[in-house]
Amino acid sequence: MNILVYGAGAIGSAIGEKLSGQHDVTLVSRKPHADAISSNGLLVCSSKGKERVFLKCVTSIDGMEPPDVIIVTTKAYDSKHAGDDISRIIDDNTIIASIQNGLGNYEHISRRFGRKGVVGTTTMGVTMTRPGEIVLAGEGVTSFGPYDDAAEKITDIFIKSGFEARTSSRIFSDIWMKAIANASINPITVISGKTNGCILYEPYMSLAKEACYEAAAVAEAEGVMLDDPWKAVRDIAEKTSSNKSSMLQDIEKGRKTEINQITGEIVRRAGGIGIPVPINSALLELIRSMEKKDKRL
Ligand SMILES: NC(=O)C1=CN([C@@H]2O[C@H](COP(=O)(O)OP(=O)(O)OC[C@H]3O[C@@H](n4cnc5c(N)ncnc54)[C@H](OP(=O)(O)O)[C@@H]3O)[C@@H](O)[C@H]2O)C=CC1
Ligand SMILES: CC(C)(CO)C(=O)C(=O)O
Repeated sequence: MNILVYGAGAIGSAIGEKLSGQHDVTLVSRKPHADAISSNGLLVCSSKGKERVFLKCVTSIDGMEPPDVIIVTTKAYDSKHAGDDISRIIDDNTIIASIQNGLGNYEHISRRFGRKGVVGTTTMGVTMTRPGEIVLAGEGVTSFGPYDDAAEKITDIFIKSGFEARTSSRIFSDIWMKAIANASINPITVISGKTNGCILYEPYMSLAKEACYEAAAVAEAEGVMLDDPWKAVRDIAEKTSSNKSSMLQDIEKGRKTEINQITGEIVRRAGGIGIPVPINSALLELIRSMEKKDKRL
């Protein structure tokens, strides 16, 4: 199968590398990463050791034939551009799947392409340490939905390539739950400068809990069922307690964060339905002002 991974940084390179064992995979990346992979292959570092894998990696999709599958792994703030760009090369048979954090990717990527659109979420943990090099921290589970032929096909491709993957009948709950976890953990790690485990203790726990319950109220008002959101957030913080959140890593590197697609979307949706979210509104403004202070952004 011909598979294109669009926006291959950390997660996209890891996914593309694993799929390349069974499929004809092309990564679409920025030039430094594409040059490094084209010259020396992708160096994959994990607890199993280091492996160099040779993959096709390009910087543009101009002139490409329609692939069988496109997996979008850009940051959520690039989803709209990604959707516009890939729409130039797809045909009726191309399946398009987004594997990103945040809310709104479904609208930009999956719903936009109708029955060929699939939305996904993953608990994998990957860091790009330099162009051409990634570190796998955890294998994780990847879920796809809504439950239909396209989602089942993508799930099957992932399982046969060695991923732990499933088609979820509750994909919107899964995506919301990840967004709630990100909204409850990530901004607090940025403000405190601490790893994810900080939200398990005061003075951060009460703040994280409030952020969680506010966000969950918005999800529930949208008709999304959640089991025990604070328990889910706590479990994620426990499992990743020594990790630096992606938002803290972004701020430390002077990169734009996904705050607008996580907390910003929660606050925007809350406003639309009249749900008060003072803690999330404050966290949103604090992170935005920290981003602005960094002149590189
Ligand atoms: N890394 C992880 O462990 C996990 C990540 N996620 C989610 O997955 C998504 C991707 O994360 P991650 O891989 O870490 O992010 P990265 O920033 O490492 O990867 C995205 C890459 O896409 C590139 N890109 C964006 N637009 C284009 C384009 N038009 N052409 C070519 N390249 C492009 C970016 O370049 P540039 O930066 O120059 O714009 C960047 O290198 C996010 O939503 C994240 O929250 C979810 C679970 C775990
Ligand atoms: C789950 C968590 C918090 C793990 O670090 C994450 O998704 C992130 O850092 O963005």
